[in-house]
Amino acid sequence: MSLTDQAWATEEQRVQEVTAKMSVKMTELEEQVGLVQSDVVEIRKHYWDEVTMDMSTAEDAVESIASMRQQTEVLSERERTHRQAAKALGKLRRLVDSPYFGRIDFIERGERTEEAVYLGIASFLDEEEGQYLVYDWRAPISSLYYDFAPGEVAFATPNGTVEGQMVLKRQYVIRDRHIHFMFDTGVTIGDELLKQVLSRSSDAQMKTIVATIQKEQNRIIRNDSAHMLIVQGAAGSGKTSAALQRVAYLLYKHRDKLSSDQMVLFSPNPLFNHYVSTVLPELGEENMQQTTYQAYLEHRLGEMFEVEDSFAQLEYILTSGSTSSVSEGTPVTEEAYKARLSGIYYKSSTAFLTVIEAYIKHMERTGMLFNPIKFREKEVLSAAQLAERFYSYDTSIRLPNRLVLMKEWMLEQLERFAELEIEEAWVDEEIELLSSEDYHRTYLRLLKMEGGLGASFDDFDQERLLLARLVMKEHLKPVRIAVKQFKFVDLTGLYGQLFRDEQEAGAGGLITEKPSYWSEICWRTEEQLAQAKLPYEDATPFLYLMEAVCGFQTNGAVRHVIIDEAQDYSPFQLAYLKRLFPRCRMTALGDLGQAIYSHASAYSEIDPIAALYGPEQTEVIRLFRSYRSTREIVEFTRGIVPGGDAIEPFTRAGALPRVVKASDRGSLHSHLAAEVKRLLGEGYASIAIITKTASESELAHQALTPLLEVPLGRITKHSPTFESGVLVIPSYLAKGVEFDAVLIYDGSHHQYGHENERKLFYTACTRAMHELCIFALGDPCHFITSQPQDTYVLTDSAKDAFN
Ligand SMILES: Nc1ncnc2c1ncn2[C@@H]1O[C@H](COP(=O)(O)OP(=O)(O)OP(=O)(O)O)[C@@H](O)[C@H]1O
Repeated sequence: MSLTDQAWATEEQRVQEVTAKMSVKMTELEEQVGLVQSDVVEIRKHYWDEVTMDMSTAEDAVESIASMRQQTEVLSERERTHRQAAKALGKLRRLVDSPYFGRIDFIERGERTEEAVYLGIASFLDEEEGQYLVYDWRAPISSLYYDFAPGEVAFATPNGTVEGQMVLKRQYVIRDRHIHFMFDTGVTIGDELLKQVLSRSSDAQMKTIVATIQKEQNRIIRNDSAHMLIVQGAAGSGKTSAALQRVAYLLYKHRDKLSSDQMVLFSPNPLFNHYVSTVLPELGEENMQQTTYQAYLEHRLGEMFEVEDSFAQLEYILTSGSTSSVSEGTPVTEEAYKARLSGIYYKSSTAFLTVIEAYIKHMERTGMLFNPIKFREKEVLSAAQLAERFYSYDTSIRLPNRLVLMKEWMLEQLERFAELEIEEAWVDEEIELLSSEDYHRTYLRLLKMEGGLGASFDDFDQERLLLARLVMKEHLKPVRIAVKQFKFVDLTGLYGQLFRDEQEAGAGGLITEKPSYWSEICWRTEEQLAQAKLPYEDATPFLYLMEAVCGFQTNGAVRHVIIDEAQDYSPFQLAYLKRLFPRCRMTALGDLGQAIYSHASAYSEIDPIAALYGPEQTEVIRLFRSYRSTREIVEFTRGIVPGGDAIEPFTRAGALPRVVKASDRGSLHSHLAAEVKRLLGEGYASIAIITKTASESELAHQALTPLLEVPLGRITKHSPTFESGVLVIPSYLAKGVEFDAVLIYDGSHHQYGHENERKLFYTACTRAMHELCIFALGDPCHFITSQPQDTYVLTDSAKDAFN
C-alpha cells in the first residue's frame, strides 16, 4: 500500500517531535543522575558526621542506632533514585534513534474516536500531556499489532477482553531519528519488512525480533497459562527468538514478582550462550541465568569423577562407528561400538529410570552399600556396622532421612572413638609438634572453649587432655566433614551394583528386560567406574540415584526454565530437571529433525517431553514456517528429514544449493578455498565450513589455512564465543547458530552413510541463511541424492570446470 507524501511528512514530523521530547527528558535525567550520584558520594563521605554515636547509656545507644538507621535510609533512598534515573536514561538512549516500529489505530467498541498506538521496545510517556507517545511492545494493547490485520479485533487485559476496530496498521523502519521505510499493511506483519530483516547479513550475536514477530510466535511469547509449554518447530522457525522475547515479555508482565535471576536458560553449548546473550539487554532487560546441562553435571559430579561431556560421546559415536578415513576415534571393535550404543539407549530410557526407582525401593529393605569409616588405618566403623545400623531404622523412614539419623549416630561414635584415641602415642607426638604460636593459640582457644579454666596450665594432666582433644579435633575434622556430606554411602558401588550379576548382589535382578549386549554393557560400566570415569550416558542416572539416596537438591528460587534443543535431552535428563526445579514453569524448544544424540534420535514424537507434566499442564505449539534460510535452501533441506514436507519456506529467494563432487582431497580443498573467496567477494560476513566431527575440523583447518587469504578460525567445544569471518566448526557445535553461507566440508556417502547421521546432516545444512554449498569427496550421500534433482545443482569437479 503506498503512502501519500502528506502522510509521510506528518509521520516524519511526529518522529522529530517525539525524539525531541525524548532528548529533553534525557538531558533532565542526565542532570538528575549526575546530581544524585554526587549526593550519594557526599552522603557516603560524610556518613559518620551526620550520625551521633554515644553509647554511654542505654538511651544514648538507642538514639545512636536510630540516627544511624536514618542516615542509612537517606543513603538507600538516594541510591534507589539513582538506579531508577539511570535505568530510565538507559531506556531512552536505546529508544531515541529508533523510537518505534509500528502503529495501530484502534477504536474501542462504544467509543467514537480512534487512538493511535505507536509501538517501540519500551514505552515513553509525555508527562505534561499525560499521554503515551510510545507503547511498550509487551503492553496488552500491543498484541493487536501482532495478532490481527485491520478489522474487528480484541485483546486481553487484566480486567477482561477489550473489543473494537483496528482501522490502520502501519510499519516503520526508523534509523537515526528518520523514517527510512514506512508502509501500511493489510496482513498481520507485512512480509516486506520481514524480507528486509532476513536478507541482512548474519551476526555473531542474535538480534531481537520485536518489530516482526509473527502471529504464531506471539502465541508462544504471550502464553502465560501453560505449566509446560512445548514449542516444536522446524529449523529456523524462530523457536529461540520467540523464547527470548517470551522471557522479556514475562519479565515485563510479572515485573513485581519475577526477576531475571529467577529464570534459567539451558543452552546446547557455551557458544550458543554467548550468541544469545545480547538479546535481552537489547530489549532493556537483564540477562537471565544461562547454563548448559553439562556445566551442571560437572558442578555436581566433577569432584567424584572425570565426567565425559556430551560432545565427547557424540564424537565417539560419529568417529568410531563410521568408515571415515579421517576418523581419529579410539580403535574399537564393532561389538564394543554396538554395546556402547545399546548402553546409551538403555541408560537414557524411561525403562532405566523405572529400574532405578525400583532399586531405590529395594534399598529400603536391603542392598545399601557403605564405605567404612577409617582413621589412621583403623576402622572406626565397618561397612557391615553401618549397614546394620541403617537397616535397624524403621523401613517407613525414607532413605535420605535415615542417612540423617545415621549421620548423628556416626558423629557420636566418632566422639567416643576420639576419647579413646587421645591416649595414643601419636597424639603426644602431635602435641610436641605444636609451635609456640599454635600452643598459645590453642591455649587461648582452650580458655574460651572451656569457659576460662584459669590463666595457666598448672595441672599437667588437664593440659595434656585439653591439647590432645584439640589435636584430635583437628585430625578428625575431615572425617567429620565426610560424614556430614554422606560420603560414607558407597554411591559408586550402588550404581555399579545395578550392572552386576543378579546372584551376586540382587540389584541386577531388577533389570528384567535387558538390552542387547547386556554383559558387555555391565563390565564396561564397572570398568569405567573403577577408573573414576563417568561416561555421559551414566552421568544423569548416577546423579538421580545419588540424589534419591542422599536427598534431592532442589532449586526453589527458579520460577522459569527454558530448555533449548529439548529434543537432545533424554527422558531421564528431563525427569531430573523437573525434580531439580520443583516450583518452576518450563518452556521446552525442540526440533525432532535435529535430534542428533544417539539417545534421542529414536524419538519420533515429543512424547517424552509432553509426558513430563502430563496433558493437563502441557501446551504444544508447532511452528512450520522457516525464516532463517532462503526458500531454495528450505526446499532442499526439508526433504532430508521425516515429515519435512510440512515445513514452509518464507518467501525469500536465493541461489539453489550446490553440491560439488571432488575426486581427491587436494581438489576438494582447492574448490572449497575458491568458494570461500567467491563468497567473501559477494560480501558475506560469516562463512562456516561445517565438518562432521571435531577431528575432521582439525584436518580441514590445517589443510585450508594456507589456501585462504583471510584468517580461518576454528571452533572447538572449548570456544566460548565466535566472531564473524570464515571459520571451521564441527556440526554438533553449530547447533542453534547461523551463518550467511555454509559450506559442508564433506557431504559424501563415505562421511554421512549411516541413517543415524541424517539429522546431523540436516542440522548442519540448515545453519545457512543465504547460501549452501555441499562438497563431497566422492559420491554425495544418500541424503542429498534422494532429494528432487531440481532442488540443487550438482557439479562434478572432475568433469566440469568449477564456476
Ligand atoms: N519474526 C521474525 N522476525 C525476524 N526474524 C526472525 C523472526 N523469526 C525468526 N527470525 C530469524 O530467523 C532466524 C532463526 O531463528 P531462531 O534461531 O530463533 O530459530 P530456531 O527455530 O531456534 O532455529 P534452530 O532450531 O534451527 O536453531 C534468526 O535469524 C531469527 O532472527
